[in-house]
Amino acid sequence: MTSEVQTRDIDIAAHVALLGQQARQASGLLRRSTTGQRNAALAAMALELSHHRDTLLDANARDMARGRAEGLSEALMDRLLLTPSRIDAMISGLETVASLPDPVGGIDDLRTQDNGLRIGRMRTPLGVIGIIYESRPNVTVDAAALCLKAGNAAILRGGSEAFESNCAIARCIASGLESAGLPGHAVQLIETTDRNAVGALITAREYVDVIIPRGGKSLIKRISEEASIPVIKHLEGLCHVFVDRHASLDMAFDIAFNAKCFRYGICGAMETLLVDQEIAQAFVPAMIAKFQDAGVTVRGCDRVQALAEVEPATEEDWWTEYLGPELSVRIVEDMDAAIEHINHYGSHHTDAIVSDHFGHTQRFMLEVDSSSVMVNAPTCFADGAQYGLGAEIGISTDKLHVRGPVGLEGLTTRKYIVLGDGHVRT
Ligand SMILES: NC(=O)C1=CN([C@@H]2O[C@H](COP(=O)(O)OP(=O)(O)OC[C@H]3O[C@@H](n4cnc5c(N)ncnc54)[C@H](OP(=O)(O)O)[C@@H]3O)[C@@H](O)[C@H]2O)C=CC1
Ligand SMILES: N[C@@H](CCC(=O)OP(=O)(O)O)C(=O)O
Repeated sequence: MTSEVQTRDIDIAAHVALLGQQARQASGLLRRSTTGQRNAALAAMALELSHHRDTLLDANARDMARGRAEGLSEALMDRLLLTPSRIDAMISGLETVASLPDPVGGIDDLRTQDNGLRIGRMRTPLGVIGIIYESRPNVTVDAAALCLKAGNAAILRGGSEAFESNCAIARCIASGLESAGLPGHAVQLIETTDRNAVGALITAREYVDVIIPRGGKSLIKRISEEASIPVIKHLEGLCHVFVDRHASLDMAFDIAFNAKCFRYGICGAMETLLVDQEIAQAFVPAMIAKFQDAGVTVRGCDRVQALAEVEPATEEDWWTEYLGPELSVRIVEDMDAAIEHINHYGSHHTDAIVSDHFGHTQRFMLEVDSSSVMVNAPTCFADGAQYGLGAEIGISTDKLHVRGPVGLEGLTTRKYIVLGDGHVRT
């Protein structure tokens, strides 16, 4: 989406540099803030959201109208939508983050050396985090809350379709911060939908410590090519469920259905179902009928087409994250072929096996190279709250510095602290 939703013409380089300077300054102040202050800011942000419900809903209605006019898919419209109950959920998300233990300042692994020096590791904020994410307004609140609680300043660049919603939310966040005596610049929104601002953000090395991109291939390609700042990639979720020959078929029906249909638009939704040839006859026709009854368009390999009325799946389908009511199904020779398919076509996000065979589940867990591997559970469980992290900034598909759902700890780093008593090295 372009200039029509921008609030004003701006010099992008200057705008991003100013946000960076302000964020850097705020990050210094946050390092000095207490847990109580940060929790008070979270509570104040919740109050601001609650007081400005109508403003948020009006802004969102404008975003929705533009999205509809531009032909956004149902799944993307659902992701963009704010409702009173979704605002309630954002408010309770803030309360949840406030209730979580402060990850900053704790010292672990304190050991006393032979010479009496005590050496441990203290958890500290990362500093300034730039987050680029999809058109989902609640992420603005979640990202702000988690960054703040972990003592980081944040510069947010949400999806252009959610621009007006995000601006309205950002005003509540800034007011909440200020009313708790913290700098309003601790969380800032980039005030343009121009993608050049993304380029400026990911090269603002002086001001930004880490970039977190949540998005699909185009975003990640650009980040990989242009970013000069460390990145924690939150890549697309091309997730698989593999139904092993040793699966309980009743369980497999429920898991596969839930993995696809719990919510089509989430990155943990299943996009490809793989079925062992040994149980294909017993499983595939009934499973496909269940999906088709639910309105899911199914595409299948040649062997699937021999068992059910489906569209043919092409090579392109195995690479596709539909994020909607579409699914590709492939019958594979055995578990080795399933693992090979997943490691080749998948996005290393989340993949699942349904099996009662201990050896198969062990091998699947070891050999599938994804940030979460599930056994007898659907991929849609890939979520920080579901993992007990309280909330998540997203799901890291990187291997460094954090992998899988990223909560408060993932937004911190650890430094060594060395406690002496006038020691000198000899
Ligand atoms: N691993 C995780 O935690 C998560 C992953 N995702 C993944 O994100 C995707 C979400 O869908 P979608 O909305 O299509 O995401 P997109 O990748 O299209 O958009 C995400 C953000 O990136 C921006 N962007 C995209 N391409 C570029 C580019 N070339 N240069 C600059 N900015 C760019 C978008 O800006 P603009 O608005 O201008 O398009 C938007 O702010 C899915 O693949 C989903 O799986 C989503 C949530 C969490
Ligand atoms: N992990 C979260 C959703 C992640 C997410 O925001 O995904 P997306 O719908 O792609 O924007 C969940 O399972 O609810």
